Amino acid sequence: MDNTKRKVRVKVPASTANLGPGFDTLGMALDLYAWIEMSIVEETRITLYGDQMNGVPTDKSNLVYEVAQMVFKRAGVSHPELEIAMYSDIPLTRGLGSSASAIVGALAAANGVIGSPLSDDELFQMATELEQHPDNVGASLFGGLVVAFWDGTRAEHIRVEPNPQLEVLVAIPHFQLSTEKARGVLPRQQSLENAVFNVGHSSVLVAALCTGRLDMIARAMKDALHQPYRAPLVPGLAKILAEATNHGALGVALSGAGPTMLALVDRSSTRKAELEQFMLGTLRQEGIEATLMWLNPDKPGVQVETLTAEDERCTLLEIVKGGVNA
Ligand SMILES: Nc1ncnc2c1ncn2[C@@H]1O[C@H](COP(=O)(O)OP(=O)(O)O)[C@@H](O)[C@H]1O
Ligand SMILES: N[C@@H](CCOP(=O)(O)O)C(=O)O
Repeated sequence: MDNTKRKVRVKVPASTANLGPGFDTLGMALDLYAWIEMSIVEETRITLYGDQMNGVPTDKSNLVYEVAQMVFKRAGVSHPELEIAMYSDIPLTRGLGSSASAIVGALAAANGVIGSPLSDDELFQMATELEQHPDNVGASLFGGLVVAFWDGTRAEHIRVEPNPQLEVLVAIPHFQLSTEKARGVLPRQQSLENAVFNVGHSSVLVAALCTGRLDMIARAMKDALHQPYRAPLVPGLAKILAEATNHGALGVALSGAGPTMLALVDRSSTRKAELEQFMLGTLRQEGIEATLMWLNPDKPGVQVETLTAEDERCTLLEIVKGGVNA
């Protein structure tokens, strides 16, 4: 098909990175989504829908437009003018991987528009380079639980099917914390003791998640490399990390760079209301309002649908109007 006749719609999941000890190496996709539609046109037009897009530029400085151009360059084609429409339920700058979802969504959409010349691995390498860590982008791209590393040149990953008993409670504070700021407070040097602590905990966490040892999650989700340094940026975090497992959580962590906090919960738990009250109550004591959301791990990762440029069967706007589960 001629590239100029193709239109793609991409559905890309949010993600939670680190899961405590897996700093820059563990990511899990969540069933909270952003959608991007893209096609090649005569003159660029970027339309954003929904409250989560406030402040995102609509000119060629838009991240999705810029990333699309990188895909075209890599594929050796030139398509400077794009029609892009975007809608997202993923809150910006809260530790739920909005930037990774935008990068992965843009890579997948642009690749789809030109007939998918780049492999998933090439997209993963590009996404990691752009995000500078593979955890969120790996999860948004491949879905499920992604265990990954990046040596600055190549990223490697293994995708693990999420345990069906796992449900996720996120507490999203009503303030933003950029990943850049939350990385800026981390010490450049760490002790061997902290490194050994995290290697051990992260390894046992992955083994527990792979083998269904949900009883081990609480102890394995401890971290010494980033959460202690980020706690002063998120009032209530220290208490939530210390006590959420006494209120029904299987394990608890800062989601990504924060400020969102995440509890893993057994789907059959009878203590969900207690956990909700504990998390909200702890944040309120610190003067922080937050939104709670119950989420599930997303399994497929980014999904690309190819339409024809004239296809009006179902526009992004209709998806938006029809609710978020389209
Ligand atoms: N859909 C989008 N389109 C363009 N830019 C986006 C989009 N989503 C996120 N971003 C960019 O990513 C930034 C947030 O990234 P970051 O600080 O890493 O937080 P997060 O934890 O949400 O990924 C936003 O301020 C914005 O610049
Ligand atoms: N490993 C990164 C993850 C950042 O995730 P985000 O969702 O906050 O962008 C880190 O901890 O800095």
